[in-house]
Amino acid sequence: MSAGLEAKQGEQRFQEETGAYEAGLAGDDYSEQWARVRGRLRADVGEAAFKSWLKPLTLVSLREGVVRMSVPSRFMRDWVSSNYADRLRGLWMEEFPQVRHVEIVVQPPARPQNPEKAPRAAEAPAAEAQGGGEAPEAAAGTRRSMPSSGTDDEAERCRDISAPLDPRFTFENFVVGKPNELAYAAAQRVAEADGVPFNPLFLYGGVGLGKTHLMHAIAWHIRTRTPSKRVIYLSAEKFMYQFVRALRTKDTMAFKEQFRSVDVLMIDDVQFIGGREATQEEFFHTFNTLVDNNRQLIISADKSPSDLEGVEERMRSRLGWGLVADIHPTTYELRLGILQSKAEQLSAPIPSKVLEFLAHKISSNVRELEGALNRIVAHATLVGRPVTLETTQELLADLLRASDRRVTIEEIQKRVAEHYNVRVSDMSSARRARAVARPRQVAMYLSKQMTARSLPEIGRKFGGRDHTTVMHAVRKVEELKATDNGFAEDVDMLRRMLEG
Ligand SMILES: Nc1ncnc2c1ncn2[C@@H]1O[C@H](COP(=O)(O)OP(=O)(O)OP(=O)(O)O)[C@@H](O)[C@H]1O
Repeated sequence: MSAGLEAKQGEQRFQEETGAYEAGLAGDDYSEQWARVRGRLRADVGEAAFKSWLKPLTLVSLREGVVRMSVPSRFMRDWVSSNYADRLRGLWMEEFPQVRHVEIVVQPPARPQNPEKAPRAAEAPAAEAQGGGEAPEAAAGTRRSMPSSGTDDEAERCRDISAPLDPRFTFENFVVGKPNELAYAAAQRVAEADGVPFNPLFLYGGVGLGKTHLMHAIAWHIRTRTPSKRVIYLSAEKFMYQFVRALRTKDTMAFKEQFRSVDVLMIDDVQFIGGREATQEEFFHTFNTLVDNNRQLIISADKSPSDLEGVEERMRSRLGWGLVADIHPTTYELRLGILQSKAEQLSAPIPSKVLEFLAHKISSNVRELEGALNRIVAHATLVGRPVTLETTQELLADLLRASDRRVTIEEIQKRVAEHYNVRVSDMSSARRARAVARPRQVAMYLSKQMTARSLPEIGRKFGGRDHTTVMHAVRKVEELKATDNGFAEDVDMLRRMLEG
């Protein structure tokens, strides 16, 4: 059947459905048309934006000139509605001229994406259908509801204690991709919940991957939605500083009070309290009091709770009680998505070749990626010439050289451990379980390939192992690479990430 004929028949069905007739799910009926709309949309907006925002769109129904589509979260609904609704309407009108309006509604995915780790986190906050109002908060399971906060004065006081929030660090400005989707969903869940969905929410990941951004986004969201909530956001260093100051001025009671009466306490970069016993002790008490009173805690660190160095065991274990969500190193697609979004925010017309080049070359972290983009945009604005690949290469020569630098064995161990979700300490431990032995072999292999270290030197860095063990690891990884494509891709990807 020709596409034109199909469209005609579809149109007929559509016409029949207009009027009082209520169509049911139309996804099946109009799947051909929907596929065409999707295809054109994809070509229009580019692969990265499509993946970030439009891929999750599902066709719900077509009736009375209204095309209803769903997305898995409110945030996406807002974004898609404000950025793509017109385009969507235009495309649907090409299929059915009667379409007058496109409506985006929220429908959480049927299955959580990571049921083991986050029973509910991967789901969108609350189901919400047009006209149906808010779905009950039942999705979060049993939770005591937290009394919504104190007075506006108290909330104001918390704002004063809190470190300033960066206005750019909102959910709207956060680009979601595979490496950060769990952390993002969890952050949104916490921000939108009336109760305490998991306590604490522990976000961790390498430098410059968006932990602070997500924490600020939560704080912004809560402050906007419920201004009377007492929210404090502080870096662990600031927390420590305030504590030490309170000790000096003998005003520890006031210190305790101000933290223990908050609704939401966020402590960023908690690895900095490692080794500071008195601060840890205080933090531990604050933590327990807040958890006992069902107040939300959100913690970030560069390592998982169990890998935090210099932190007492009881504290590490408590930090892991709630939901631990990691942010993985960026993928090429995510980097490209972030660059596109930032370039859009800067209203800077950057050729896609340049963005692709940057996404390919600068893989260390998002901060560096942003820095590079800002540099070329600033230059282009100053000299009044459009950005080209050549000028980009010239301008960023130092950065690109730096990312070509040789990596260290420690970096390899850290990156590999992160990738396979094992502890860095397991790189040198005696554990022989496959789950840690294989990543260790990969790290040894990469150390051999990417550094000038000898086999015995590498062995020493992996818990004093013999050079024959390293040799065996190198052979084993080569063997596996030759027989297992997935494994080979993994190792090559790790290598590319380490090369920057
Ligand atoms: N997914 C993302 N979308 C948009 N911007 C991002 C994303 N991830 C990171 N960024 C940006 O990258 C920069 C660094 O992020 P951020 O400061 O949140 O990193 P971090 O993980 O807290 O790093 P650190 O370990 O140094 O504290 C910020 O400007 C942030 O806006």
